Amino acid sequence: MTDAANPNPAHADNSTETLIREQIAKHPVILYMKGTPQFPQCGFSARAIEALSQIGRPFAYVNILENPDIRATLPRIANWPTFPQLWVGGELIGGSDIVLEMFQKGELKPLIEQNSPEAQ
Ligand SMILES: N[C@@H](CCC(=O)N[C@@H](CS)C(=O)NCC(=O)O)C(=O)O
Repeated sequence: MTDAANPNPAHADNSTETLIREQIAKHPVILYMKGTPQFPQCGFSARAIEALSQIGRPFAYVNILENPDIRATLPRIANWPTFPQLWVGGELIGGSDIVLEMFQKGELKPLIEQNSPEAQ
């Protein structure tokens, strides 16, 4: 049976995986989150944004609420089931709990500073 709205699901999924891998390769610090940094739509995403904002370096984000294919595909390729997901230097750091723990231990700031250039 073929879904007429999605005639080649395997290809569609592969395209999304390619898109995600491009985003992660292009942006040294990228947060997959619910909502936007200005308007997070989940407490977990809000807490991750709070930590990143205090560090003050530029970062990219993807609002997974507006990208359902990424929401469906990223957990599989990341082997991480939930959002937010912070990726730094092409590697998954973790979700809100890990981001906050690293921030409180003083480990997140140097990691972000090593990977994200100064704001222009
Ligand atoms: N302990 C997790 C909590 C995150 C979490 O539970 N996120 C949920 C609710 S926002 C989620 O992403 N569920 C899957 C989904 O909504 O696609 C963390 O540290 O990030």
